[in-house]
Amino acid sequence: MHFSLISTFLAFINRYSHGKAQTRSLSAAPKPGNSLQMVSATMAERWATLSSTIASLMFAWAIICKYSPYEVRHVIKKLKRRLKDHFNPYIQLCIHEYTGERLKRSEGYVMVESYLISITSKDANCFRADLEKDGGNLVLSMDESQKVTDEFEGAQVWWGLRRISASSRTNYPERGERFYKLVFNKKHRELVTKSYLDHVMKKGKEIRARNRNRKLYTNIPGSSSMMSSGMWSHIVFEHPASFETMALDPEKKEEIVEDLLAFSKNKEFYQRAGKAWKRGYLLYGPPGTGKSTMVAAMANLLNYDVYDLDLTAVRDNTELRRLLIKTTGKSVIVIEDIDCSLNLTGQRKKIKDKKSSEEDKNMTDEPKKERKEVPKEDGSSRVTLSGLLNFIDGIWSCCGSERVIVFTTNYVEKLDRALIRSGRMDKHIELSYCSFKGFKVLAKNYLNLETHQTFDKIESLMGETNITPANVAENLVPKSPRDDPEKCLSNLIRALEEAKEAAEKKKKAKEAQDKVEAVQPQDEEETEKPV
Ligand SMILES: Nc1ncnc2c1ncn2[C@@H]1O[C@H](COP(=O)(O)OP(=O)(O)OP(=O)(O)O)[C@@H](O)[C@H]1O
Ligand SMILES: [Mg+2]
Repeated sequence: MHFSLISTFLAFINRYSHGKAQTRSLSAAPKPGNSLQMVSATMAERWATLSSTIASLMFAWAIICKYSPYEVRHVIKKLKRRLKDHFNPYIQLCIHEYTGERLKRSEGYVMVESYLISITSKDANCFRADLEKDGGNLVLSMDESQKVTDEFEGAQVWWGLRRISASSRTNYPERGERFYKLVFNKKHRELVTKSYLDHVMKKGKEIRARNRNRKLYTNIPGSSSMMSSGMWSHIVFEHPASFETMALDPEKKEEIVEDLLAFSKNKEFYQRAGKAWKRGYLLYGPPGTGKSTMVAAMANLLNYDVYDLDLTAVRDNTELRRLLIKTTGKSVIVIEDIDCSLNLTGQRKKIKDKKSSEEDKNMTDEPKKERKEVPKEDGSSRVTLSGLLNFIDGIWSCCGSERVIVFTTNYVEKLDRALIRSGRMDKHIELSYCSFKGFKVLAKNYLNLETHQTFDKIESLMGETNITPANVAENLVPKSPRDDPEKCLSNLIRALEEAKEAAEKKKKAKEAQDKVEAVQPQDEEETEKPV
């Protein structure tokens, strides 16, 4: 087809030139001294002969290509490619977005993406704009089908962002994979492959660290569509929590901070010890004691992203694996309320069926499992404990590095032993009711008070009853512009007194019930005695 078009075109030129030549020879007979006209007539004839020859060759070529056997065509194709390569002075280099069958985003691609931010604005005329870290300026990056030029030590290179046509990837027909194409002259091969690419990676890393907004990811429910299954969606992570603002005993706080910092700096140790570079934390305690707040504080301390994994939205272990492989390094992967998210053991199920009502009643706040939906057994979520453990410290645990895995629960005693055995979750942290030291941190954060005449009373009340940090915080928040620190502290004292009264009432009621229960068996025994 290609060749036939060219040959038609050449035939046209041929005919046109002949026509011109003939007209010229008829209308303007050569006169002596009119040499210019003679030369142009000869040129036209030469052109005509040349184009006619090329047209014939092309035609012959097209016939050969179409009707020759496959082997001949194959050889011709190969020769053609070689010829083209020989005369093409440029080299192309492609950096694809995904590696390993789309399981993981390529680090190289991410670095190139960041690097190109620094040079895109000079050349391209179509951009993608994202907000910089802390919502500052807009960061411009290259959009698809754009081309930018870069220069390195005198060598010019060209970058382009392309997409493989969707049909050529049969496994993922919905989306064509993107890739960066780098084009450079053959004579710069050494320079580009050795020095320039290193320079791109280094610069890209720097720019990424500077501009990157930390992200809070959550998994898209597996059932929504095949395309989104095993995918994360994200927003910018901007939680203000920090260890300084957490109401915790200072010694405990210091211990956790040190542990986290040691982990993040210990890459060599993990490599030497042959361990995957990850650390597991189990945070347990009553509702409102700061488990979720601590997850945010951990991420802020280490400057990590957060992956909030909702296990009830994961269809099965395969999807779980796909999700976890996609998590990046320098991240906190959190599974909140692990006891509610996963049907861990048959034993747990039985406990749940019985409702474990006594224990629930003893909690000051409404227990989590009453509030959260438990995965149905009809197959809506078929993630198993072994599927989860396999990722925590099984063969898949080595995928990715520098990751903190956090489980939170209100009921540590109900978790499967396998999940919390030593070595699996490296650190178990109990978050409990607010201590006076914890209260002082909150008073400083919320009211900017380090001391006050009411503090003694608050300390003695805190020794007599339990109150969660969430409850203390709630009372210290001014409810109207007229609320001064005095008002907030008196609100807290009232809340503490009410909590104390409620606890005393509960205690009395329990004692009364215990007495009744202690009497009842005797009565029953008496009634059973034979007359
Ligand atoms: N230790 C704490 N230090 C500072 N603030 C806290 C602390 N604990 C709770 N809070 C406050 O209470 C609110 C609720 O706390 P958070 O959600 O972290 O509790 P939680 O333990 O995760 O509860 P749940 O078990 O119900 O998920 C937080 O927004 C925070 O303001
Ligand atoms: Mg929580």
